[in-house]
Amino acid sequence: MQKNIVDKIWEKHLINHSEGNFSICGIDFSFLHEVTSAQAFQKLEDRGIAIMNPKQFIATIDHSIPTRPNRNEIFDLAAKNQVELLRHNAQKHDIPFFDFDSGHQGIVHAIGPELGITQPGMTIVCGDSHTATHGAFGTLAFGIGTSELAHVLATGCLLLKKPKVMKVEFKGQKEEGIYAKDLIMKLISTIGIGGATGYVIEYTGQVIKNMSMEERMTICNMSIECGAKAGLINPDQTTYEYLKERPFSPKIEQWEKIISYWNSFVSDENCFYDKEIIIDIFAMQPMVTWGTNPAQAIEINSLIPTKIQVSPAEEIMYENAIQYMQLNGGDKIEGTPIDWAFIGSCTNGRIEDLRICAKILKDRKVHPSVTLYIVPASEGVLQQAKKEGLDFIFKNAGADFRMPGCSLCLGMNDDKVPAGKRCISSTNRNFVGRQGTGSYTHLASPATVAASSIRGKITSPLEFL
Ligand SMILES: CC(C)[C@H](C(=O)O)[C@@H](O)C(=O)O
Ligand code: SF4
Repeated sequence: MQKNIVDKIWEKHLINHSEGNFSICGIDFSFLHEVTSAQAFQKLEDRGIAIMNPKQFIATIDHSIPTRPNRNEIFDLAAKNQVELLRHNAQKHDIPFFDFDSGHQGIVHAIGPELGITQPGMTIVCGDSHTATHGAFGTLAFGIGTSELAHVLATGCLLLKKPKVMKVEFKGQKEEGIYAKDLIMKLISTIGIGGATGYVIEYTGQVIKNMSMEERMTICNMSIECGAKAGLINPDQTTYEYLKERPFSPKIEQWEKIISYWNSFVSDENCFYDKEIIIDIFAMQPMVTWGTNPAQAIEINSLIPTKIQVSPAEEIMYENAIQYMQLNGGDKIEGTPIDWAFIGSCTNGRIEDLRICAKILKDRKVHPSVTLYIVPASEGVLQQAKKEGLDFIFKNAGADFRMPGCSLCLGMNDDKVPAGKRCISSTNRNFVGRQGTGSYTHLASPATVAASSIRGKITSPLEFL
């Protein structure tokens, strides 16, 4: 029987199959961050259980930490405790911990791939919904809760039901100025926030094949925003090139052998999918959200929907969103004045994102009424950006180039968009108050964020390219 990549990874990791029920599955690797790991460690402590294999874990700090230069000093007591507790737990259990200035500190979903930990055919978990990012490597990766994390720490296994698989293909040509972020936003706005609930998405087709690993990560990262458990892409030459000679990658002497192993996970031709969706990207424009969930997004040259355009089931959600965002149905989204702009996060804080922004910001200035934060996803990205002189371009443009972390992606650390201020952001969630109580968020690609920060209003990047 022809099998898709999920069938193949599932079979490889199945320890005990239980028809129609939860099966026991092996988990190859888990990432830990300061927000969701403490209770899991505590559970083990309470029951006197040791960690089964500390080598299957790494830990880092990203959500609660400051992004100012002297970030080691954390003034917020709760954040300080979270960081210290993870540092302590990692040390106690012999788990590698990527601390400030270790060279590898950063957002968990950025450092896993950078270090070469994320590899095809693996199962990866983390107490974080955007674990789907790792799917770009042909990895079955998903977020779990804290009690599940305790299971994984203790046993290296999880109870899981085999997910259904949805095939998504982007048809057409990705034009200049249109990025992976625009494509995934288009999918989410087409199928809605629950459109992929109960499924893992496999992204296929030539448009995906042509993408770099960083673009693929952006796509997989946001799978969760349309309800999918995970998103993944078949590994190919681009994947293998990316993984070559990274710290945790297999040694180059084993390369041929490992590639043939990785290739064994690629979906068979004509394999079965529970559902198939095609997204037409012909002549599409950059995407931007107008509302308070990632599906409330439109092409930048179109009008904010009016009430009569939404289905009866969505009317209340529409009303709440438009009211909160202080916008009017029927108005243009392009030209909406903004106060803040943010480039960063596990969706769009990698080096290619920073290069795109630098290209747009070079020899230009951020609008005087706009605060632009550029926050690299990891220390690796920061170092690379400095090596390429991007930091100078950002500083000359008047942007604030900061230290790595989740930063303005969520108001859980010192970085916050003030109440009543409007921010265009390269992140993945525009929920009410996500970037700070009373703030307004518009999601877009890094290029659209950079272009908007120059004009002081929502602006298409096409005019800068
Ligand atoms: C804090 C964490 C649990 C959360 C998540 O799971 O996604 C965060 O990363 C987010 O993006 O909202
Ligand atoms: S960058 Fe944002 S989405 Fe990613 S892990 Fe951090 S808070 Fe979550």
